[in-house]
Amino acid sequence: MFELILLVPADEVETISEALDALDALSVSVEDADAETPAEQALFGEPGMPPPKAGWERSRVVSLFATEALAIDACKLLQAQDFFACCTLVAIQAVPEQDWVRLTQSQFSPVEITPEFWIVPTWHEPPAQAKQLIRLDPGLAFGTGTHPTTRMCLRWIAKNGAEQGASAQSVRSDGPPLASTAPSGGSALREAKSVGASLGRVLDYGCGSGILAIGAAKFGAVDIDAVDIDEAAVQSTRANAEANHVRLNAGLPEKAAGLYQTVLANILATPLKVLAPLLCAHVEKGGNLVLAGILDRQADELKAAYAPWCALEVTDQEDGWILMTARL
Ligand SMILES: C[S@@+](CC[C@H](N)C(=O)[O-])C[C@H]1O[C@@H](n2cnc3c(N)ncnc32)[C@H](O)[C@@H]1O
Repeated sequence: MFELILLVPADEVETISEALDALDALSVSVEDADAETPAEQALFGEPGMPPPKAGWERSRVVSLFATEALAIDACKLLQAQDFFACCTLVAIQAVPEQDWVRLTQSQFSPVEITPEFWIVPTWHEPPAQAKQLIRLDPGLAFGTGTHPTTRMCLRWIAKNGAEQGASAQSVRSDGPPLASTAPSGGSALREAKSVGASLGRVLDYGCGSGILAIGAAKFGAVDIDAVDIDEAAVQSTRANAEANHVRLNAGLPEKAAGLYQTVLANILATPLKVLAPLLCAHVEKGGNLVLAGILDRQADELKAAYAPWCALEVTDQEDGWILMTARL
Protein backbone atom coordinates (compact mmCIF):
# COMPACT_ATOMS: atom_id res chain seq x y z
CA MET A 1 0.00 0.00 0.00
CA PHE A 2 1.08 3.58 -0.74
CA GLU A 3 -0.17 6.78 0.77
CA LEU A 4 -0.48 10.12 -0.93
CA ILE A 5 -0.23 12.93 1.62
CA LEU A 6 -1.41 16.45 0.72
CA LEU A 7 -1.65 19.74 2.62
CA VAL A 8 -5.00 21.32 1.72
CA PRO A 9 -6.69 24.61 2.74
CA ALA A 10 -10.13 24.25 4.40
CA ASP A 11 -12.09 25.46 1.34
CA GLU A 12 -10.69 22.72 -0.91
CA VAL A 13 -10.90 19.74 1.48
CA GLU A 14 -14.26 18.53 0.24
CA THR A 15 -13.34 18.89 -3.45
CA ILE A 16 -9.98 17.13 -3.01
CA SER A 17 -11.55 14.31 -0.95
CA GLU A 18 -14.24 13.73 -3.58
CA ALA A 19 -11.64 13.79 -6.37
CA LEU A 20 -9.50 11.23 -4.51
CA ASP A 21 -12.56 9.00 -4.10
CA ALA A 22 -13.23 9.29 -7.83
CA LEU A 23 -9.57 8.40 -8.49
CA ASP A 24 -10.07 5.06 -6.69
CA ALA A 25 -8.35 5.88 -3.42
CA LEU A 26 -9.00 2.97 -1.04
CA SER A 27 -9.51 5.44 1.81
CA VAL A 28 -9.26 9.16 2.43
CA SER A 29 -8.71 10.65 5.87
CA VAL A 30 -8.54 14.28 6.90
CA GLU A 31 -6.51 15.45 9.89
CA ASP A 32 -5.68 18.82 11.41
CA ALA A 33 -2.18 19.63 10.08
CA ASP A 34 -1.76 21.78 13.21
CA ALA A 35 -2.81 19.01 15.63
CA GLU A 36 -0.97 19.10 18.95
CA THR A 37 0.34 22.61 18.30
CA PRO A 38 -1.05 25.90 19.69
CA ALA A 39 -2.86 26.38 16.31
CA GLU A 40 -4.92 23.16 16.75
CA GLN A 41 -8.66 23.75 16.15
CA ALA A 42 -11.70 21.84 17.46
CA LEU A 43 -14.32 20.91 14.82
CA PHE A 44 -17.57 19.38 16.05
CA GLY A 45 -21.31 19.60 15.53
CA GLU A 46 -24.30 18.61 17.63
CA PRO A 47 -27.87 17.89 16.56
CA GLY A 48 -29.64 21.21 16.10
CA MET A 49 -26.34 23.07 15.55
CA PRO A 50 -24.75 23.98 12.20
CA PRO A 51 -22.74 21.06 10.74
CA PRO A 52 -18.97 21.24 11.27
CA LYS A 53 -16.76 22.32 8.37
CA ALA A 54 -15.31 19.54 6.20
CA GLY A 55 -11.74 20.38 7.15
CA TRP A 56 -9.35 22.47 9.23
CA GLU A 57 -7.63 25.70 8.09
CA ARG A 58 -4.64 23.55 7.17
CA SER A 59 -5.76 19.97 6.60
CA ARG A 60 -3.54 16.97 6.04
CA VAL A 61 -5.39 14.74 3.58
CA VAL A 62 -4.05 11.19 3.51
CA SER A 63 -5.28 8.80 0.80
CA LEU A 64 -4.38 5.17 0.39
CA PHE A 65 -3.66 3.45 -2.94
CA ALA A 66 -2.96 -0.20 -3.78
CA THR A 67 0.20 0.63 -5.79
CA GLU A 68 2.74 3.45 -6.06
CA ALA A 69 1.82 3.96 -9.74
CA LEU A 70 -1.83 4.60 -8.84
CA ALA A 71 -0.81 7.11 -6.15
CA ILE A 72 1.52 8.96 -8.57
CA ASP A 73 -1.15 9.03 -11.33
CA ALA A 74 -3.76 10.39 -8.90
CA CYS A 75 -1.34 13.07 -7.73
CA LYS A 76 -0.48 14.17 -11.30
CA LEU A 77 -4.15 14.41 -12.20
CA LEU A 78 -4.90 16.51 -9.13
CA GLN A 79 -1.92 18.83 -9.72
CA ALA A 80 -3.32 19.66 -13.17
CA GLN A 81 -6.59 21.00 -11.64
CA ASP A 82 -7.29 24.67 -10.77
CA PHE A 83 -8.53 23.74 -7.33
CA PHE A 84 -5.09 22.23 -6.51
CA ALA A 85 -3.37 25.65 -6.80
CA CYS A 86 -3.23 26.25 -3.03
CA CYS A 87 -2.51 22.61 -2.13
CA THR A 88 0.92 21.08 -1.51
CA LEU A 89 2.18 17.57 -2.10
CA VAL A 90 3.80 16.38 1.15
CA ALA A 91 4.76 12.81 0.19
CA ILE A 92 3.98 9.63 -1.67
CA GLN A 93 5.29 6.84 0.50
CA ALA A 94 4.97 3.13 1.21
CA VAL A 95 2.83 2.18 4.21
CA PRO A 96 4.69 -0.30 6.42
CA GLU A 97 3.03 -3.72 6.72
CA GLN A 98 1.04 -3.97 9.96
CA ASP A 99 -0.93 -6.64 11.71
CA TRP A 100 -4.12 -4.57 11.55
CA VAL A 101 -6.21 -7.00 13.60
CA ARG A 102 -3.69 -7.00 16.42
CA LEU A 103 -3.29 -3.22 16.20
CA THR A 104 -7.06 -2.65 16.40
CA GLN A 105 -7.47 -5.11 19.24
CA SER A 106 -4.65 -3.51 21.20
CA GLN A 107 -6.67 -0.28 21.29
CA PHE A 108 -9.54 -1.91 23.22
CA SER A 109 -8.73 -3.03 26.73
CA PRO A 110 -11.12 -4.22 29.44
CA VAL A 111 -13.09 -1.28 30.87
CA GLU A 112 -13.73 -1.06 34.61
CA ILE A 113 -17.25 0.04 35.57
CA THR A 114 -16.86 -0.84 39.26
CA PRO A 115 -14.00 -2.85 40.75
CA GLU A 116 -16.15 -5.98 40.28
CA PHE A 117 -18.00 -5.16 37.04
CA TRP A 118 -16.08 -5.00 33.75
CA ILE A 119 -16.64 -4.76 30.01
CA VAL A 120 -14.22 -7.19 28.39
CA PRO A 121 -13.51 -7.70 24.66
CA THR A 122 -13.67 -11.37 23.67
CA TRP A 123 -9.93 -11.55 22.94
CA HIS A 124 -9.08 -10.56 26.55
CA GLU A 125 -9.08 -12.70 29.66
CA PRO A 126 -11.36 -11.10 32.29
CA PRO A 127 -9.52 -9.35 35.13
CA ALA A 128 -9.23 -11.59 38.20
CA GLN A 129 -11.39 -9.31 40.35
CA ALA A 130 -14.32 -9.29 37.84
CA LYS A 131 -17.39 -10.88 39.44
CA GLN A 132 -19.72 -9.65 36.74
CA LEU A 133 -18.89 -8.78 33.16
CA ILE A 134 -20.19 -7.99 29.71
CA ARG A 135 -18.38 -9.47 26.73
CA LEU A 136 -18.38 -6.88 23.94
CA ASP A 137 -16.26 -6.22 20.86
CA PRO A 138 -16.20 -2.91 19.02
CA GLY A 139 -18.73 -2.90 16.18
CA LEU A 140 -20.75 -0.46 14.13
CA ALA A 141 -23.12 0.51 16.96
CA PHE A 142 -22.19 2.98 19.72
CA GLY A 143 -21.56 1.52 23.17
CA THR A 144 -18.34 -0.32 24.01
CA GLY A 145 -18.09 1.04 27.53
CA THR A 146 -15.25 3.40 26.66
CA HIS A 147 -17.46 6.52 26.64
CA PRO A 148 -18.13 8.27 29.98
CA THR A 149 -21.89 8.46 29.29
CA THR A 150 -22.14 4.67 28.90
CA ARG A 151 -19.95 4.08 31.95
CA MET A 152 -22.11 6.37 34.13
CA CYS A 153 -25.30 4.51 33.10
CA LEU A 154 -23.65 1.16 33.83
CA ARG A 155 -22.46 2.41 37.23
CA TRP A 156 -26.04 3.43 38.01
CA ILE A 157 -27.25 -0.04 36.96
CA ALA A 158 -24.62 -1.76 39.12
CA LYS A 159 -25.55 0.44 42.08
CA ASN A 160 -29.29 0.07 41.76
CA GLY A 161 -29.59 -3.45 40.34
CA ALA A 162 -29.75 -6.77 42.10
CA GLU A 163 -26.70 -8.14 43.85
CA GLN A 164 -23.95 -9.14 41.45
CA GLY A 165 -24.18 -12.65 40.16
CA ALA A 166 -27.88 -12.41 39.28
CA SER A 167 -28.61 -15.42 37.14
CA ALA A 168 -30.05 -15.89 33.68
CA GLN A 169 -33.28 -16.92 35.38
CA SER A 170 -33.60 -13.37 36.63
CA VAL A 171 -34.03 -12.10 33.09
CA ARG A 172 -37.08 -12.37 30.92
CA SER A 173 -38.89 -15.64 31.56
CA ASP A 174 -40.91 -16.02 28.36
CA GLY A 175 -38.22 -17.90 26.46
CA PRO A 176 -36.42 -21.17 26.99
CA PRO A 177 -34.19 -21.22 30.06
CA LEU A 178 -30.79 -19.90 29.23
CA ALA A 179 -27.64 -21.78 30.07
CA SER A 180 -25.93 -19.11 32.14
CA THR A 181 -25.01 -15.47 32.22
CA ALA A 182 -21.55 -16.48 33.38
CA PRO A 183 -19.05 -15.64 30.69
CA SER A 184 -16.42 -18.09 29.62
CA GLY A 185 -12.95 -17.16 30.70
CA GLY A 186 -10.49 -17.55 33.47
CA SER A 187 -11.95 -15.50 36.33
CA ALA A 188 -13.68 -17.16 39.24
CA LEU A 189 -17.15 -15.69 38.84
CA ARG A 190 -19.55 -16.01 41.70
CA GLU A 191 -22.40 -18.44 41.13
CA ALA A 192 -25.94 -17.12 40.76
CA LYS A 193 -27.13 -15.96 44.13
CA SER A 194 -29.81 -13.42 43.60
CA VAL A 195 -32.93 -13.28 41.54
CA GLY A 196 -33.81 -9.90 43.02
CA ALA A 197 -35.24 -7.44 40.55
CA SER A 198 -34.82 -3.95 41.84
CA LEU A 199 -34.51 -2.68 38.24
CA GLY A 200 -37.79 -4.40 37.38
CA ARG A 201 -38.98 -4.11 33.80
CA VAL A 202 -36.40 -2.08 31.85
CA LEU A 203 -36.51 0.06 28.71
CA ASP A 204 -33.16 0.93 27.04
CA TYR A 205 -34.12 3.77 24.67
CA GLY A 206 -31.35 4.37 22.09
CA CYS A 207 -29.71 1.02 22.79
CA GLY A 208 -26.77 1.20 20.30
CA SER A 209 -24.76 -1.97 20.97
CA GLY A 210 -27.30 -2.99 23.66
CA ILE A 211 -24.71 -2.54 26.38
CA LEU A 212 -27.09 -0.95 28.92
CA ALA A 213 -29.83 -3.53 28.33
CA ILE A 214 -27.29 -6.33 28.72
CA GLY A 215 -25.92 -4.66 31.87
CA ALA A 216 -29.47 -4.43 33.24
CA ALA A 217 -29.97 -8.15 32.55
CA LYS A 218 -26.75 -8.94 34.39
CA PHE A 219 -28.06 -7.00 37.38
CA GLY A 220 -31.42 -8.67 37.72
CA ALA A 221 -33.81 -6.87 35.34
CA VAL A 222 -36.83 -9.07 34.71
CA ASP A 223 -38.09 -8.03 31.30
CA ILE A 224 -36.05 -5.85 28.96
CA ASP A 225 -36.95 -3.90 25.84
CA ALA A 226 -34.07 -2.30 23.90
CA VAL A 227 -34.97 0.08 21.07
CA ASP A 228 -33.11 2.27 18.57
CA ILE A 229 -33.95 4.27 15.44
CA ASP A 230 -31.00 2.59 13.70
CA GLU A 231 -31.73 -0.93 12.41
CA ALA A 232 -27.97 -1.75 12.53
CA ALA A 233 -28.01 -0.98 16.27
CA VAL A 234 -31.00 -3.30 16.74
CA GLN A 235 -29.12 -6.13 14.98
CA SER A 236 -26.01 -5.42 17.01
CA THR A 237 -28.03 -5.49 20.26
CA ARG A 238 -29.51 -8.88 19.37
CA ALA A 239 -26.08 -10.33 18.54
CA ASN A 240 -24.46 -8.93 21.70
CA ALA A 241 -27.32 -10.15 23.90
CA GLU A 242 -26.94 -13.65 22.50
CA ALA A 243 -23.16 -13.56 23.00
CA ASN A 244 -23.78 -12.60 26.63
CA HIS A 245 -26.49 -15.25 27.13
CA VAL A 246 -29.15 -12.73 28.06
CA ARG A 247 -32.68 -12.51 26.74
CA LEU A 248 -34.17 -9.18 25.68
CA ASN A 249 -36.52 -7.74 23.08
CA ALA A 250 -34.70 -5.50 20.60
CA GLY A 251 -36.50 -3.44 17.98
CA LEU A 252 -37.34 -0.04 16.56
CA PRO A 253 -38.73 2.59 18.96
CA GLU A 254 -42.36 1.50 18.49
CA LYS A 255 -41.40 -1.73 20.27
CA ALA A 256 -41.38 0.23 23.55
CA ALA A 257 -44.76 -0.45 25.11
CA GLY A 258 -46.40 0.16 28.47
CA LEU A 259 -44.78 1.00 31.77
CA TYR A 260 -41.27 0.23 32.97
CA GLN A 261 -39.72 0.43 36.40
CA THR A 262 -36.48 1.67 34.83
CA VAL A 263 -36.08 3.76 31.67
CA LEU A 264 -32.50 4.36 30.49
CA ALA A 265 -31.71 6.76 27.64
CA ASN A 266 -28.17 7.71 26.67
CA ILE A 267 -28.75 9.88 23.60
CA LEU A 268 -27.87 13.62 23.47
CA ALA A 269 -29.40 16.69 25.12
CA THR A 270 -31.39 17.91 22.10
CA PRO A 271 -33.20 14.61 21.32
CA LEU A 272 -33.63 13.94 25.05
CA LYS A 273 -35.55 17.22 25.36
CA VAL A 274 -37.79 16.30 22.42
CA LEU A 275 -38.33 12.81 23.87
CA ALA A 276 -39.24 14.06 27.39
CA PRO A 277 -43.02 13.37 27.20
CA LEU A 278 -42.51 9.98 25.57
CA LEU A 279 -39.83 8.76 27.98
CA CYS A 280 -41.68 9.98 31.07
CA ALA A 281 -44.90 8.32 29.86
CA HIS A 282 -43.08 4.98 29.94
CA VAL A 283 -41.89 5.27 33.58
CA GLU A 284 -44.23 3.66 36.10
CA LYS A 285 -45.12 5.49 39.32
CA GLY A 286 -42.15 5.21 41.67
CA GLY A 287 -39.93 4.09 38.76
CA ASN A 288 -36.58 5.53 37.69
CA LEU A 289 -35.61 7.67 34.72
CA VAL A 290 -31.89 7.66 33.90
CA LEU A 291 -30.59 10.08 31.26
CA ALA A 292 -27.10 10.50 29.79
CA GLY A 293 -25.45 12.12 26.80
CA ILE A 294 -25.71 15.51 28.54
CA LEU A 295 -22.86 18.00 28.99
CA ASP A 296 -22.64 19.61 32.43
CA ARG A 297 -23.55 23.04 31.01
CA GLN A 298 -26.82 21.54 29.69
CA ALA A 299 -28.15 20.47 33.14
CA ASP A 300 -30.54 23.40 33.57
CA GLU A 301 -32.15 23.09 30.12
CA LEU A 302 -32.76 19.37 30.75
CA LYS A 303 -34.24 20.08 34.20
CA ALA A 304 -36.61 22.62 32.61
CA ALA A 305 -37.64 20.28 29.79
CA TYR A 306 -38.52 17.45 32.24
CA ALA A 307 -40.01 19.68 34.98
CA PRO A 308 -43.67 18.96 33.97
CA TRP A 309 -43.13 15.26 34.82
CA CYS A 310 -40.24 14.94 37.29
CA ALA A 311 -37.38 16.67 39.10
CA LEU A 312 -34.18 15.61 37.37
CA GLU A 313 -31.00 15.73 39.43
CA VAL A 314 -27.36 15.39 38.50
CA THR A 315 -26.23 12.16 40.20
CA ASP A 316 -22.90 11.40 38.50
CA GLN A 317 -20.37 13.17 36.33
CA GLU A 318 -17.29 12.28 34.34
CA ASP A 319 -15.12 14.23 31.88
CA GLY A 320 -17.63 17.07 31.45
CA TRP A 321 -20.60 14.69 30.96
CA ILE A 322 -23.35 14.27 33.56
CA LEU A 323 -25.87 11.60 34.50
CA MET A 324 -29.34 12.96 35.36
CA THR A 325 -31.85 10.80 37.19
CA ALA A 326 -35.33 11.16 38.65
CA ARG A 327 -37.88 9.03 40.48
CA LEU A 328 -41.34 9.57 39.07
C1 LIG B 1 -24.89 7.54 22.40
S1 LIG B 1 -25.61 6.12 21.68
C2 LIG B 1 -25.91 5.16 23.16
C3 LIG B 1 -25.75 3.70 22.99
C4 LIG B 1 -25.83 2.90 24.27
N1 LIG B 1 -27.15 2.96 24.85
C5 LIG B 1 -24.81 3.37 25.30
O1 LIG B 1 -25.20 3.83 26.37
O2 LIG B 1 -23.61 3.27 25.03
C6 LIG B 1 -27.22 6.75 21.26
C7 LIG B 1 -28.08 5.80 20.47
O3 LIG B 1 -29.37 6.39 20.40
C8 LIG B 1 -29.92 6.19 19.12
N2 LIG B 1 -30.91 7.26 18.92
C9 LIG B 1 -30.69 8.57 18.61
N3 LIG B 1 -31.87 9.24 18.55
C10 LIG B 1 -32.84 8.35 18.83
C11 LIG B 1 -34.27 8.43 18.91
N4 LIG B 1 -34.92 9.57 18.68
N5 LIG B 1 -34.96 7.31 19.21
C12 LIG B 1 -34.30 6.14 19.44
N6 LIG B 1 -32.97 6.00 19.36
C13 LIG B 1 -32.24 7.08 19.07
C14 LIG B 1 -28.73 6.23 18.19
O4 LIG B 1 -29.00 5.54 16.98
C15 LIG B 1 -27.64 5.56 19.04
O5 LIG B 1 -27.55 4.18 18.79
